[in-house]
Amino acid sequence: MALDSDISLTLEHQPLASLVIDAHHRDIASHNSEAARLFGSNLTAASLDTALQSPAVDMAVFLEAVLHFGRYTTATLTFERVDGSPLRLQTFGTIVSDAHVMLSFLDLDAQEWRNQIAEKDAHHRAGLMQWQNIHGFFREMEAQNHLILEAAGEGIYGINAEGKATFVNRAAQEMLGWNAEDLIGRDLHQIIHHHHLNGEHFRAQDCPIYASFRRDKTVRVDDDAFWRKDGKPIMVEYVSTPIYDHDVLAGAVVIFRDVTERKENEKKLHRALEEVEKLRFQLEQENDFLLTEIRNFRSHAGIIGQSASIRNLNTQIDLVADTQTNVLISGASGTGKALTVSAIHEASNRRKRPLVRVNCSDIPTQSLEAEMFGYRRGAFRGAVRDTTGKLALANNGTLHLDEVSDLPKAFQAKLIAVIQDGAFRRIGDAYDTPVSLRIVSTTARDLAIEVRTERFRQDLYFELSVLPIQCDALKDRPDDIPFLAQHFLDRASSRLRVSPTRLSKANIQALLTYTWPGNVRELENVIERAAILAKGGKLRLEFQPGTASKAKHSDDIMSVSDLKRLERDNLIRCLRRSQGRVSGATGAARLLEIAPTTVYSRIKALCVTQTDWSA
Ligand SMILES: Nc1ncnc2c1ncn2[C@@H]1O[C@H](COP(=O)(O)OP(=O)(O)OP(=O)(O)O)[C@@H](O)[C@H]1O
Repeated sequence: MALDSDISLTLEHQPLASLVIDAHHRDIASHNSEAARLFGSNLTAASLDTALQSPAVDMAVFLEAVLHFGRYTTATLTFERVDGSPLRLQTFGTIVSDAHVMLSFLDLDAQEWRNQIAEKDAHHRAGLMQWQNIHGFFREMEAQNHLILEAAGEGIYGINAEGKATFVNRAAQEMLGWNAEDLIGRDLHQIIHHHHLNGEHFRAQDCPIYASFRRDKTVRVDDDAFWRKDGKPIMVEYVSTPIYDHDVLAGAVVIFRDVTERKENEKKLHRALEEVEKLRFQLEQENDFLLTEIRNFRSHAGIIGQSASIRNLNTQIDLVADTQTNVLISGASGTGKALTVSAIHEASNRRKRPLVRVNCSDIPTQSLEAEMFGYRRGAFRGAVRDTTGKLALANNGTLHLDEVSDLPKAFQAKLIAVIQDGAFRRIGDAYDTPVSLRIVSTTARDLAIEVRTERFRQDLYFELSVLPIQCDALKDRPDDIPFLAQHFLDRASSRLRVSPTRLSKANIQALLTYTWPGNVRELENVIERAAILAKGGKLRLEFQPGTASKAKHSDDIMSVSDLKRLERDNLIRCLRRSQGRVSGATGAARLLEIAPTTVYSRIKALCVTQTDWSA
């Protein structure tokens, strides 16, 4: 049967060796040139069986399968070329018409060879690409290394085996003030490393950078100097590393850092630490000294002054505070007796209990007992309720008998009994109440004289004056005046809410030339008055007239009018103290130790009126 021309055309365009056979007789109806090339002859009019090596039945089975499925493939059929060489083929069969089947052959050996070539080719191309990548990588790395060298904060330079500069990075140029062109090819030691900082010549043979070549090891130096182009040194720390080119020493790379500022700061810090150490030592010494001073001189609360007298007072307070014994404090008015009593109480182990003050010259004799012992309701006329006396209030605390010399003699006897029995009886009670008293008495009078003149019981005197303390007159301790005055001024400024003022030299001089008959109290008043009048401005000190400097020294002469003024001032103070009373235990006559009639005549003679003493 003639072959359709379309089939012939399709056959020719087949990329594989192909031929069309009569499906029943297996005669080759047509073939393409590839098939002729594969089998090695013009196959037209030949039978496929000539090339077929497999049993004919295998081919028959294959063709049956093609006819049955329309297309089929196998690699089991074996063929050979015309020249007898074997062919390993994959055979594809397709029905192309009712009677014809097209067979196409894939040369498996040729295919394998092609695959190998392709694989080699791919390998080759991949290798080539890799090589190109590596090449690019190294080029890039070199460029990057260059950039890194340039961008590095450290100065980096290279020298060859003769010590000549081979490269100098930007940081090194900036630190040294030289351009790379100035340095490349030149002996760097002679340019930047020629002298030590102390001016000594730096011999190249001693240079650690060259030594790093010789000893073939990295050398680190952290305290050296490089010299700038402008002749100034910079402090550097550096590392010199020998480098090799194919096992041959090529030179060294030096990486350095400008540490001038750091070294300067280190020096400053060192100096500061030395200074601190010196100060610390000094402070320790001062501290030791102050501690010794404090141990020797511990000032009690509120007691100002640094005179020997005040130091002694503080020591005495220390000594007596924790004892249970009675204390007698003597001193002129305003010398700080009451303050001393408070200090003793505060420093004693009775401080948590009350400090009860009884002004012995203030309480009328008839009510003294009731005041001191207390009374039961109905104990006497007017005793409308139970009343606790001062002794009970002061139990376990401190009883301050102020102006103790004014204590009526009758009561003195009762007080002796209380002290000796450690108990008292409240008026109206049928029993005694135990009491633990610590009596601190104060007196402006000389109690010994009072005893001699029998105004004061000797046994009570002994009981009360177990530990005597003397508060000295302010004029006898002038060292304290500036401290006290400044203290009162500060206190007044703070009360008046004005900014604190410092006493001028003139103020202090004026204070020191005054005799202070009223002692610290007077100083306190003078300063407070001045502070009020100054209202934060200039301080004007006003003393009691007639008492300034003139009377300071005992051999100074006073005029009669001065004396009169003094006498008048004294009388006014006295009346002020006695609140105008002339006679009686608390009267001015008693204070002046003259008869009340004499007081009256002095008041008249010196023209003293109530306005004077009540002002
Ligand atoms: N060393 C001192 N430091 C600070 N203030 C003092 C000192 N001495 C006395 N004063 C102050 O002076 C004033 C008078 O002191 P204080 O009342 O203690 O004296 P006094 O001797 O008891 O007087 P008087 O006998 O008249 O009662 C008080 O305000 C007191 O605080």
